[in-house]
Amino acid sequence: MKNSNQQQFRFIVILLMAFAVGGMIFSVIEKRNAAGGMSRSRFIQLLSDTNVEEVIISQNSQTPTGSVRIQFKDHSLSQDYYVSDVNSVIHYLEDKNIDYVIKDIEKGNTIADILVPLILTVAAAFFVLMLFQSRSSGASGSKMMNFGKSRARLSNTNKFNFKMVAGLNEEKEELEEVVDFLKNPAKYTALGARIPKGILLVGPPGTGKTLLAKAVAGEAKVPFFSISGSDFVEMFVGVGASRVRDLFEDAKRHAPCIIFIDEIDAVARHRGSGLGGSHDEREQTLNQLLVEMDGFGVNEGIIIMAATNRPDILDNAILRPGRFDRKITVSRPDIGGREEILKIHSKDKPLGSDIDIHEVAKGTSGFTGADLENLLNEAAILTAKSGRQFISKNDIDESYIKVGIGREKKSRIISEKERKITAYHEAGHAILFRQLPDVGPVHTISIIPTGMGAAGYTMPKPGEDEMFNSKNRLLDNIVVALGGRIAEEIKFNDITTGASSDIKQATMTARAMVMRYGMSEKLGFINYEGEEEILVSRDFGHEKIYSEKTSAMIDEEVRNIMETCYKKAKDIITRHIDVLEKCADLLLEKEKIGYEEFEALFDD
Ligand SMILES: Nc1ncnc2c1ncn2[C@@H]1O[C@H](COP(=O)(O)OP(=O)(O)OP(=O)(O)O)[C@@H](O)[C@H]1O
Ligand SMILES: [Zn+2]
Repeated sequence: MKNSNQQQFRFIVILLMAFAVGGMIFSVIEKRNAAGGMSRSRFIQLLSDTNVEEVIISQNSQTPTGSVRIQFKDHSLSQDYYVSDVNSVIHYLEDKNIDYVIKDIEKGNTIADILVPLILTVAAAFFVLMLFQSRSSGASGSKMMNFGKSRARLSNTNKFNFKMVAGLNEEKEELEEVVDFLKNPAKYTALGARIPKGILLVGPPGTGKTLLAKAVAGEAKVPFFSISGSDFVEMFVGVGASRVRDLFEDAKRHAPCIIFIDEIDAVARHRGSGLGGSHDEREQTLNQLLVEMDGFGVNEGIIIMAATNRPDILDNAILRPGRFDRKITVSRPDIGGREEILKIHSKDKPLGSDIDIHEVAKGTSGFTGADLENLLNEAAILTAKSGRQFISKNDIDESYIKVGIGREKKSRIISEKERKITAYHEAGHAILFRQLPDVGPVHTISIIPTGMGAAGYTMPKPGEDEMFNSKNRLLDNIVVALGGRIAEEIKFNDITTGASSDIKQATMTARAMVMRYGMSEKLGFINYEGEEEILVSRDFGHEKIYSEKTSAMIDEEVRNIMETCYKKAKDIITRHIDVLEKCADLLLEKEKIGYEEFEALFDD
């Protein structure tokens, strides 16, 4: 074991050396190329491309020279362009309000170009060996060497503001308070008010989380440090932790400021779940993040915003008070939100008179802000290609297919028919939630696809946290779960597969009532589950702890519960058929409705 490890590490060391030498040769050649002719006009032409997202400048420490790289919105990068005067480029960018980042200082193409990687390689080789040795002797490698310089970028967010963020009104309102605090921390400290240190933005990709964070920085006019969680996670133990330390040191020097950590789930998964990166490394990085967050005072003027689309895998430790104790959910836009987003992103794009933004919004259910931006951009490209001056409806339709296919992998496009079925399905659940005392009332009903496979959802208002479920509440839950299917049945005289998870949920509840909670009179207060989970014992033929006869009785009791609940659900929905119709219509129009709008449907 030890020997094979040693061989492995030797192999890595040799590999590293080979890479370094190759890299050196490559970088020298590339610099030669880059330094080659680049006329000013060509450069300016590149920069005025509407797809430029950001310009990355590497500045030379000794001379005014440097290199410039352009990042486009589709995440592609230009080659490096050599510039003789970095400052004039910066002036130009500021003038044009183009976002830029100044990267680590880069030395000229000198002997250092060859020496630095060489020294680094030797250092890295040394590190690997030390790491291996410290591991085999049981110590942690973290203090061995710190080449973990923070990779955070300090970007210019001056031009960002809340007006650029369409919809998301509640989210913006919540963040106003943070902006005010960053502008004027003294006002809050004087009153002893506690402002959150960490804000977690949760939502699917492309819904505007990064945009929101930048807007907060832009509104407050404070520096914005951004880094992605995956930048922290490296192969070598200790690097991530040291990057975190470095980032916070930097931030403290610039306070008040914002640190934005995208994809925080890459560092902050539950500890112990072995996905991606080495365990030790990720845990150390996470621990360091927690230490830093605990370490600075509440009102030091640093606000950490983090984004994730996987809140389910986050380690609970990061959600404790004093850490990310404020959560803001950023969801896919509803029809009104999409219309606003389309308006913002079509401002600099001449639309033909045959385009009705409202209609486009209507036809793009489930699209995120990023999808919509992409849609308009593709349409503009089509228009430009064919030499026309206005974007036509045809261009939009054509790019809809293109963008749609790209999206399809994530969440499929839904037809008008499916939308309609979903509207009735959710309305069915909603009516039952409201009419049953132990579950409702309704908080939100939505027919915006969630991207996780659900075509819509109905959410009740959160009740008090109760330790126990009562029998009635469990029954009501089953009734509610069946409402979707029943509404489809009543309305369309046909049923879909869309209710499968509802049915599963209802069956599991009924089964648990009988087998776990002793809620069936026939079977009595007996636990029939045994050690194994129910499904395991049934599906994989583990030994059952009850007889065939009991098994049949259990099935019969479960069926009885389901049948009673089904009748009750159907009866309630049939009595409110008018509400079902109105609710489905309203959902088709607005896609998402809240408590008051829903209650109003019962008024007359
Ligand atoms: N509400 C919105 N208003 C205006 N534009 C939006 C909105 N949401 C998204 N966009 C557009 O989509 C682009 C991508 O959004 P952003 O990067 O903020 O999403 P995100 O939620 O951070 O996604 P990811 O998780 O992939 O980082 C933005 O630059 C913006 O142009
Ligand atoms: Zn359902």
